[in-house]
Order: sequence, then C-alpha cells, then structure tokens
Amino acid sequence: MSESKHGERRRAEESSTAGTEILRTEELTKTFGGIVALRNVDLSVERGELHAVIGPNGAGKTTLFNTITGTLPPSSGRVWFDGEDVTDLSQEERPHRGLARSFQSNQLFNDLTVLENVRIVVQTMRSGTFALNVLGDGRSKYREEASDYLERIGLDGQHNTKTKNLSHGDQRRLGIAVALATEPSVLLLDEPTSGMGSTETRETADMIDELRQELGLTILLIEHDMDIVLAMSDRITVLNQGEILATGAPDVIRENEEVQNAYLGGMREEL
Ligand SMILES: Nc1ncnc2c1ncn2[C@@H]1O[C@H](COP(=O)(O)OP(=O)(O)OP(=O)(O)O)[C@@H](O)[C@H]1O
Repeated sequence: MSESKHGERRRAEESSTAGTEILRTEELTKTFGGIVALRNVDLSVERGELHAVIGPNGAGKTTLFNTITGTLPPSSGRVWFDGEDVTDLSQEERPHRGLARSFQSNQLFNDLTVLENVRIVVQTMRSGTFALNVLGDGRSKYREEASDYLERIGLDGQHNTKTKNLSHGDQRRLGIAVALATEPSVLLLDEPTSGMGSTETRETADMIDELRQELGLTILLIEHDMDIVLAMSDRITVLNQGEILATGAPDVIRENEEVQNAYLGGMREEL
C-alpha cells in the first residue's frame, strides 16, 4: 500500500514525539444566548492517544468538536494545535495543518462515486486549493491514493458506487476515508458507530483501532457505546453541563463516583 511522502514524514515525526501534547483547549467557553454549552474547558490530548469524550445529552460534546475544528468560533478561550494557536484559523485551513474531522453525509458529493469523493479531496489537498476543474480531472496518481484510503476503511469493493446509494454505515465510513485523505495528525470522530447494529459497530471500532496503529493517528472520539469507549480509549474526558467532570484512564473513570452520578439510569448501569 503506497503512502504519500508528506504522510510518511508527518508520521515519522509523530512516532519520535509520542506521548507529548498535540491538542489543547484553554478555558474554552461557548454560549448560545443564555445557554452555556462549554464553560472554561481545558482539554489536553496527547500525541498518539485515543481520547474519548463522553457525557450525557446536551453536555457540550459536539460543541467542543465544533469549536476545535473551527465550525463554530468560541465565545472565549483558545485552541492550541501542535504548539500553535489555531483559534482564529478557518475550518478550511485546519485540515491543512493536520486537524480533521470525519465528513458528515451532507458534506459528501452524493451524486459522485465513492472513489471520486476521496480523489477530489486527495487532489485538492495536494494541489493546495479547490478548483472546479478538480471535479473532472481525475489523474491516476490521485485515484490510486484515494483507492488506498478506501481499502483501509473496507470500501474497496465500492469504488464505482454512487455515494447516495451507500448504506448508512458505509456513508459514515466514507466520511472517515475522506478525512483520512487530508492526512490528519489528529482525527476527530463524532459518533462513528451511530445507527449501526452490534456487528457493524464492532467492525467499525476494529477498523478505527487499525487506522490508528497503522497511520500513527491521534483520535478524539465522541461515542455513546460505553463498551466501545471503555475498550478502545487510552483516556476518557467526561463532560457534564459544559464542564469537564473528570479525565483519566477507563478504569479510573469507571470508578469515579461523580461520573456515575452524572450518568443517571441506564448509563449509570453501563458504567
Ligand atoms: N447552534 C446552537 N444553538 C443553540 N443552542 C445550541 C446550539 N448547539 C448546541 N446548543 C446547546 O448547547 C448545549 C450543548 O449541546 P451539544 O450538542 O454540544 O451537546 P452534546 O453533548 O453533543 O449532546 P448530544 O449527546 O445530545 O449530541 C445544549 O444545551 C444544546 O441545546
């Protein structure tokens, strides 16, 4: 399986600095009118770790992702990525720095094939800007690279399928492949297994684990399935009402009384 030079270099740098902080939020706050969705959130993500963000509905998980990726500006506070303050960078610029999130289905070209969706992003990233002629200019080197990403996420049999005809689960996987095509150092995954049955959930979790190991990725994950979170994570941050309640290894989080109290009912039992 081929890899771009850019990707090889980035990953070589990462393996030599594993364990150091790559992403940090500093007193990150986001309000919507009177609602405080995030309050002074200090999150620290280490290079190479799989760091899960959990919390009850409305805890602020998606808002945290949106402010880290630049989808929403924070009301106050900073976002640091790889030693640089990226708070004021646009969401289009952040993937060029190595910070990406999986694409949602409404961000994919639904009338184009699976391969073309990935190829367009490969080509756009390698050439610097998105140009309309990218749509019709599928040079083979870009198609080959796109094909590698599809193989990694198990969609290699679907190159010529129109995206709108993919199953829900395969669209989510394609969203991950498109994000991988930006060659991220840090990949944010917002509920990658939502809407999947138990077998597909397990397969997706295994695939994420493999990607992480093979590509040396750092992953920040929002996931409601507690079995997956406890099995996969190096560390877990628990958000509750916009604030960090605890951060720690799965065993520590499982035993934390405050965390258990925040998860009323079924979630409490799952923990
Ligand atoms: N665009 C918005 N406008 C107004 N309020 C918002 C907006 N986005 C989020 N909120 C509010 O901010 C709070 C945090 O929401 P957020 O979606 O970040 O939580 P979450 O932990 O991702 O929840 P869930 O698990 O249900 O997806 C909630 O009270 C939500 O209603």
